[in-house]
Amino acid sequence: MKGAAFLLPALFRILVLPILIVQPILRFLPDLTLFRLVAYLLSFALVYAVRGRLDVWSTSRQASAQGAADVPLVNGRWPFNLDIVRDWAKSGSEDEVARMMFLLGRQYGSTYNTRVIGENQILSTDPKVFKHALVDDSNNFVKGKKFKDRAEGFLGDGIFNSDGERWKFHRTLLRPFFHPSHVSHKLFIPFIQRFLNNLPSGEEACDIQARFRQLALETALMWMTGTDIGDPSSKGSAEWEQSKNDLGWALVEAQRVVGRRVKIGTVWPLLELGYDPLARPMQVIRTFFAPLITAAVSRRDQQVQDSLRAGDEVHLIDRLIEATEDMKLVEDQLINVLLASRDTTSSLLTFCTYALALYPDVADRLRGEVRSVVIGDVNKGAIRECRLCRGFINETLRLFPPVPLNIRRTLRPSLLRTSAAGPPLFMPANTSIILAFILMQRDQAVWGENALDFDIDRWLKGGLDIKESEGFMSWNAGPRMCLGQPFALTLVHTFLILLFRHLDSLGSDRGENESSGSFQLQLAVDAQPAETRMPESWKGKEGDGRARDGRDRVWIMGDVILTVKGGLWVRLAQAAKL
Ligand code: HEM
Repeated sequence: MKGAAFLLPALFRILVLPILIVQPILRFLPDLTLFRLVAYLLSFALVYAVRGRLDVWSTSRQASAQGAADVPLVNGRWPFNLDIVRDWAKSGSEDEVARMMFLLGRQYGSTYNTRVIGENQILSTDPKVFKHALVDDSNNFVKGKKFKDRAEGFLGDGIFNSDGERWKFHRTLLRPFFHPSHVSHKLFIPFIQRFLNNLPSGEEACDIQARFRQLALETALMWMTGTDIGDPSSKGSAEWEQSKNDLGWALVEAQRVVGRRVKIGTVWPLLELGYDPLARPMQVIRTFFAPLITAAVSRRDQQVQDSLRAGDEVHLIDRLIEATEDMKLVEDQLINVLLASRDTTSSLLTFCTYALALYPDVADRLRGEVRSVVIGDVNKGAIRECRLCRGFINETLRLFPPVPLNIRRTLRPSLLRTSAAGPPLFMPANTSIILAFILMQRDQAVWGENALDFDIDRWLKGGLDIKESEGFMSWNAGPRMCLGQPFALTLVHTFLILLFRHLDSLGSDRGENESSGSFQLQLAVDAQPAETRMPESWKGKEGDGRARDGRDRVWIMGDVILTVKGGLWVRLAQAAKL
């Protein structure tokens, strides 16, 4: 049975252990069914409470033996902190989660233990704790067997789903291919151009977030496999064409299933008895990749060697086929890299567009830079010279990190060094920690008083390549830092350059004159589905962590990836001149 390794011991602890404990006491009670039933039910609560107390006591003892302090324990309003579980489950919105963590943080400091239903759950917004977990003690802070168990049907044995030696093997296999020399802006230009040409202009609004998902899928697949899924002239079998159309859905669905298993916890297999919700999405994904893998195998050796000699582009799939005979491994790696790239890149493009629309003065500065620096064809040197654009991308990543939270689990106990004075905090073995990148990167203690302001100049003063120890971890940090950074940065830089050129060309096509301004990206909140508009009450300065204290204009959500609820609706329209 799926998930049995964790489910069966948990069922024993929950259902069988209380009976064993209550049995000797029952002997002294009258032989009434009702009595027995009540005693049995009470024994659940008793066993739970006693185990919880013992656990807290033994953790405290271990902490003081090592000269450390306990991680502050949240005292919820309901028994077993059930109100915290309820709030987590209810808060589908990033702003709600942020608000909840912000309020807890104000009460308990930057690292605290929500300990829900007897299980330690540590949350942190402290960059020193992040560095400890991701860099200094990274071998001890792993993804863990529980996550692997829940994600295996989707991610198999890929880089995202492995730890230790197996992860090292994957990382060594993939790393060379992610080198900047294998990522060229030339690959992206036709896709971005096609994307821009299809955008409406003038009064018509569009959901650009949905379009970015497709752009991110197309560019990732071209880089990985050399296939252009947006090209109507490249046709496969009817089955393959169907899988191509359903691929976006299948990725979202598979992620949703794994996300739900993570939220439900150990008992997830009980909710999937008799059916496998991953079967359909995985069938789509496998049907899509199968002919691409077969084609890569048949051109193995000869073509890759020829291409390398000729200096042509080689795709990730060819490298993988060259490196291993194990086709399941090739498929797993392709799925993992596609997952890693699609939603993150589309999230960054979405929030860059949002920031351009929200801050037209910043957009004007970037546009000026592109006009003066990128003369003629786009090239790597010019991209490097666009320092304002780089500061802008960094600032977008800081305030709107595509991966808002990261989770790790300890193998052994660890002493967390924190930013506060005093002893380290004791983190027990087999305990999860949520690293809230999004809150840390908006924290005034880390980024100063104007932490919530969108200020690209902080990057020009502070250095564009600010390191993770300084409070910027949108790419993760340490040995598991994102491999796809050169890919995503090249794509977004190229997009910004081509976008400004496109806006300029729209202006010249329509003959900009004195009474009308140039074409700009504008937020089209009026086009947004009504139920997904940001609540009016968030617009004021509330100081509770939501909507960046009233600075935002859209409803930001983040289950696994940061997105805009209901899509990001924009217009490419002329700004009225004052
Ligand atoms: C804005 C875009 C992106 C952001 C913000 C981002 C962020 C991240 C983060 C936070 C992680 C760590 C995840 C974890 O620990 O569970 C990660 C890992 C990874 N990313 Fe990205 N990513 C982006 C784009 C990409 C792209 C485009 C690719 C591939 C083309 C990619 C490939 C990977 C891979 C392979 C890993 C796993 C590294 C490992 O476990 O050793 N990423 N990324």
